[in-house]
Amino acid sequence: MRFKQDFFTQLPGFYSQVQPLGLSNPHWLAWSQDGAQLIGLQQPDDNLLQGLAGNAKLEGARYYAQVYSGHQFGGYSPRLGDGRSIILGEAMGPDGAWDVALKGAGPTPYSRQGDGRAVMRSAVREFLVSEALHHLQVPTTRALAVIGSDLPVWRETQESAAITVRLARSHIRFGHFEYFCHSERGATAKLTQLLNFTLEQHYPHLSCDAAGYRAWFRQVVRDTARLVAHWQAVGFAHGVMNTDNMSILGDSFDFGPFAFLDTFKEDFICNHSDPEGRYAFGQQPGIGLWNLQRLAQALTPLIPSDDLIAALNSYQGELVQHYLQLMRAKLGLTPGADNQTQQDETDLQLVGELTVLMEQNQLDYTNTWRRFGSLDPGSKHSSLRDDFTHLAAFDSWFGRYQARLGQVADVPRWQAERNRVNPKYILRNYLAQEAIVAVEAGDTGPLTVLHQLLRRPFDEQPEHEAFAKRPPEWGQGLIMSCSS
Ligand SMILES: Nc1ncnc2c1ncn2[C@@H]1O[C@H](COP(=O)(O)OP(=O)(O)OP(=O)(O)O)[C@@H](O)[C@H]1O
Ligand SMILES: [Mg+2]
Repeated sequence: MRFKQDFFTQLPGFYSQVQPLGLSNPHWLAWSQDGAQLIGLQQPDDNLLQGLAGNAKLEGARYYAQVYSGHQFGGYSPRLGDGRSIILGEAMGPDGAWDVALKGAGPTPYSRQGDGRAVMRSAVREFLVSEALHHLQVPTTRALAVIGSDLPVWRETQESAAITVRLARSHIRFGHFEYFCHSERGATAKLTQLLNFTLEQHYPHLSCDAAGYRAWFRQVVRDTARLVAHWQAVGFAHGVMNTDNMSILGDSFDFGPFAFLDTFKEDFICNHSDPEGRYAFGQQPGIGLWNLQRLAQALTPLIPSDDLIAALNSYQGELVQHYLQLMRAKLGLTPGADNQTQQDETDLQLVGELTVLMEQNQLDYTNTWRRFGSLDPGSKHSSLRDDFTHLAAFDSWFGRYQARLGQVADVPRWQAERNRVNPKYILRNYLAQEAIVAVEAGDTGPLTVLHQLLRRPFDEQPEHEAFAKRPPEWGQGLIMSCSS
């Protein structure tokens, strides 16, 4: 790995240097060749294993934990920081640099009561979902590997410690800005320094002045809106949308109790610690805006309020337009040339009615969409229709859909296009769970198979047909806790 150390050298005072404690008997549980390519690595080897486990120093690496704060479940926590994640620096790859972080590498000055560790099951879930979201074309942090160990850690019971090696275009979160606005008194100079660093590193087309700041915040709003639209389209519930888990670049970030929807349910809650459903699936668009408002507040020393408000006002439109674009592709609709507003409304209504029907008929979100890939759009009969129990309601919807769709000239091609946007395979919680149980029993085979499967979510993989099934009874509505 070849590191540059821009954050470390340019932003002293924004982190603490730390010493990883290391892991006993480290071993590879998972390895992503896609992740390796991003930072110019070839194969896993023992030096790398010991380095990433924190047992040996990696050449060129620094070891530091960043400071940030954040709004957690609506309340402000004035000082969080990397309590269990140690950053080694930015590793240079063929298409840019990636922060390398060891999540679960031991305590830091920000660990508070925590042990600085991550348990194997949460490390495996983070690894799998990072790679799965990427291959679904959703912006996300990536993963290089999971390293298992003999080290015992205590949660509800004794478990073993592991590290996810995370790759991120940046680890800067909304919470970084909140920290230097609210928690460090009189830190406007630092806030400016942080913003200028962010611009220079990630928005080189923007200047570090009032116009650049304004354009930048507009882009953060846009990227966040598009990210949340994508989550809604693919049926992904993040579970802990605290502002310290919001990447400034609009990448999916920090995976704990997340879930992909099985049966569609608008108010689905995946987080055991969220009984009121603040972060329920259907709440995500509103929470995205709420989080941006907290970020805007932290930026008031640098950007005029009117500019911040104007940017925030663009959130809903950006989100709806992106969502509409993704959902039209799923349905096979193309936007017409005239009366856009009217057509947007009609199409949104078609999408909304279909998801209501899915909920009423208790249908699987992913599998229902996948049916469009074998649909003859000119016929009234289909395997899609066969899934529904409320047939009259479905027929009424389908008639309006057919009218809107019009004549499809090349049906096989239209179907193939649907299969390129409606995935067959997603990371269902029960699949992750099965892989984790196998790892606990000493077998990483199922984890490797699942990882490879999720690299091609849109392809038919007949040998893995079973992975596209709805969960068995034990795996329905699995709710994860935050304890990880
Ligand atoms: N086991 C732990 N030991 C020490 N600190 C922890 C532990 N678990 C969580 N924290 C800290 O609690 C805060 C909130 O945790 P959260 O679960 O959002 O983040 P995380 O999953 O640990 O890390 P990241 O956001 O980097 O993916 C963070 O400051 C985090 O570092
Ligand atoms: Mg976090």
